[in-house]
Amino acid sequence: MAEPQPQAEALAEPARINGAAAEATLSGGELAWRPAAGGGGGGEVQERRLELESEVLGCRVEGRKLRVATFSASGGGDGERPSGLACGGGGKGGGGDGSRRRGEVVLEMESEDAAARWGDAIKDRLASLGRPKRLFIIVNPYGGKRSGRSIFQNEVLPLIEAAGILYTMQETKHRLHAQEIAHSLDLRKYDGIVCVSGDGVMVEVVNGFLQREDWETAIKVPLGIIPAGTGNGMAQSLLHAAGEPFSISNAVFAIIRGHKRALDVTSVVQGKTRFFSVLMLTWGLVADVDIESEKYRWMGSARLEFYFLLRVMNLRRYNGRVLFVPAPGYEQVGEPVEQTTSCKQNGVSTGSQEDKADDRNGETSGYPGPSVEEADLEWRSLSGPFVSVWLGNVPFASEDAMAAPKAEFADGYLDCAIIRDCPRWDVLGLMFQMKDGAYVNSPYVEYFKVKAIRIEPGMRVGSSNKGGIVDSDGEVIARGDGSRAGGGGDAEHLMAYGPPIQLTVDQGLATIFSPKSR
Ligand SMILES: Nc1ncnc2c1ncn2[C@@H]1O[C@H](COP(=O)(O)OP(=O)(O)OP(=O)(O)O)[C@@H](O)[C@H]1O
Repeated sequence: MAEPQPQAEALAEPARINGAAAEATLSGGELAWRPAAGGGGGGEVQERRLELESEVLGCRVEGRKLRVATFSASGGGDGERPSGLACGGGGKGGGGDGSRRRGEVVLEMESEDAAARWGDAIKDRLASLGRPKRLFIIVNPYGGKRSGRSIFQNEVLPLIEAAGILYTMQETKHRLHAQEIAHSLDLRKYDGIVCVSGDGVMVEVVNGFLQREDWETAIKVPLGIIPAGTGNGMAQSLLHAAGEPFSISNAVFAIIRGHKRALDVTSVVQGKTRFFSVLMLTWGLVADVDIESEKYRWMGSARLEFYFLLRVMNLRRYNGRVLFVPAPGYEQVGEPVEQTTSCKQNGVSTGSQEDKADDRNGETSGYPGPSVEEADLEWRSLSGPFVSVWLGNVPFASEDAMAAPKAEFADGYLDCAIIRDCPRWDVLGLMFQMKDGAYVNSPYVEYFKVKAIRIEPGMRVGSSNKGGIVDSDGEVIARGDGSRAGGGGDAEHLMAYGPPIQLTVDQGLATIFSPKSR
């Protein structure tokens, strides 16, 4: 990210703050003021400094008044911070618990000209930081607790407006609407696409981008996520990685600051059906709990714990197999696989030419998915029965479940946490170690990284016709209950339960706004 231009002239002029005489300076990336020599005037003024990059939203000029909108650590009065407090470069801004709040500092300059000059200088410095100027904001009024609209109005808009960002907002009207928007939007008009939603809508945007003819440019448009869903795994992963507390305003401020990171995209393929995922895929216990507990929604968030307990009492194991290409360092996991069982021969393509024409909506343009040279890959396998197969692209699957603690945003690998044989009460114990990811240290969890993985989901142990659920980024993609599949039309699910489903990772294909690490 661009730093404030070194040649930017430093300013130092008299100003009044709270009616008291002060000396204000704008130097490099910092606005500061201290009591003027000799004092004078009504109130008192304390020495203060504000780092523009990490504490200032924007500013506006009203006559002789320069109004600086701040978003900084609590404890500093009206958004200002006493100069004695720590000022980490791009960090949290010095608050004990790291939480920030909005404030305003009003500097009354000696003339309107001076105020205008200072206003321009601050705006120039903020502009040089690479912050977005125009955003397209997609709001899902339906996700989570149906609060997307009020989150946008009350928590997003005030910050975006104070930062002087121009925006276009559109609410989603139905499922896959966000995908349609991302597919047809004139992306040249925007510096980023922000989703006020759960993870599902953001995944739709990624799929919409990758269905475009200009997918190569589209997928580089920065995505932003403001948590307003049930599953907010991406927002939590980004904030946690930067040492920031989970909050809507911290997520908004990360977008305003404009810092970005690359994000792996996983191509999920079955035969000629393909879609793209950025969060996770689960099969077995976790998917069963997530999806089947829907019928206990009236219980609120307790439904997950309740249904988990129910499932543990009556633990299901699924037959099947997973085949994978291990990441370096994990070559010893599982058993080697004969080349004759390569993916191609089992009917799954990894993106070879004849399959490149098809995707979720039967589009003929768009990203064909990664090409993988089968001959170069050393596949290994693990055989069932499985209690749970959990694949994560980022650490958090939801706000309070760290499914893949070692996952990195753009390492080019998926993290796998697999439970096979595990006594039922140990499964229960694992649940209590989910919040901080400690469950992966259990001897019952096989944790490793892969470049590609193929799941061959089988029937429940003891049943000849009951399969499980395969869930990707919160959507059921296959269900082993005989319901129909077919990749579009009126089919109930995108894919069939049983035939292999293959995931291949594209390293750092997408770009996402991300809080700056401390
Ligand atoms: N207006 C709408 N009516 C119905 N569904 C919608 C609407 N807008 C979006 N959706 C769908 O809502 C689903 C969930 O959206 P989102 O990602 O915001 O939340 P979530 O946390 O993943 O899920 P949820 O909160 O619904 O459990 C997506 O599949 C999306 O297509």
